Amino acid sequence: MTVHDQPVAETPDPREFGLSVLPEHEIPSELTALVADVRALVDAVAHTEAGPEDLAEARASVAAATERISGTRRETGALMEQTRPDGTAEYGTLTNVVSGVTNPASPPLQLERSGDGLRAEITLNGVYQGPPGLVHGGWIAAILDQALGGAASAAGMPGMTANLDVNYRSPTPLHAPLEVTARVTGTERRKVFVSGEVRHNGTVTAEGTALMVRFDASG
Ligand SMILES: CCCCCCCCCC(=O)SCCNC(=O)CCNC(=O)[C@H](O)C(C)(C)COP(=O)(O)OP(=O)(O)OC[C@H]1O[C@@H](n2cnc3c(N)ncnc32)[C@H](O)[C@@H]1OP(=O)(O)O
Repeated sequence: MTVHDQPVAETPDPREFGLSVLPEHEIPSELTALVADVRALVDAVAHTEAGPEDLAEARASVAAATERISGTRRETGALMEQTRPDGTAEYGTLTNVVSGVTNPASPPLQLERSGDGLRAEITLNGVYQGPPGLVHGGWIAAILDQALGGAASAAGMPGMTANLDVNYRSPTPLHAPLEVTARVTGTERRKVFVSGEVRHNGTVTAEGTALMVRFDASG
């Protein structure tokens, strides 16, 4: 069976698997604003040349902020529910390290439906650096993994990555707009074959293929 004759099912509701789900509109705007500020903080810390006095003062402020918000914690595996323009629901891990909206460690990659799959535009700062001035190859793989897994999920076939193959075709620059694309290319029983690319100025800098194995709904 190929993707062309595979009926596109609605994404299964994770609540049926006992997972905790938070609708996007219940995430306080103060939290998303804080996440953006912390991303800026991480970039500032990574690159600062401030003197000892300023560093010590900043450290005390960060410790106070950490203390202030550490009283209660959301459970680790919580999912976020978003409503697509067509009214159907889609789910993502709230603190996913690539796309999680409440995770300051995520860039974040925001994938949208486009053509036969998903597309995102993203600019990565020096926090994601590998070679000087370039994006770390592990992060490129992570971005492709997320896009490929997301494409399978968006086609109604969420699952786990069994195999990921990445080819780095040309250096991927920091501080420059990148385009990420991904789509399902075929299916076979629980196996979902996906492919995707990272481009800069229209040139492919990395391409990936993956085998996603759909969650087994029978068990
Ligand atoms: C909510 C939406 C979010 C979407 C975005 C998520 C993006 C992020 C994706 C990830 O990062 S996932 C995390 C990294 N991956 C893992 O941790 C997976 C670890 N491995 C496993 O859990 C299991 O090995 C796996 C679920 C992949 C498969 O185990 P199963 O017991 O469910 O499957 P099974 O062994 O019955 O294999 C099913 C089919 O897949 C094939 N298969 C399984 N692993 C394979 C492999 N590694 N290579 C090739 N084929 C493989 C297997 O041969 C068989 O093919 P056939 O149908 O032809 O018989």
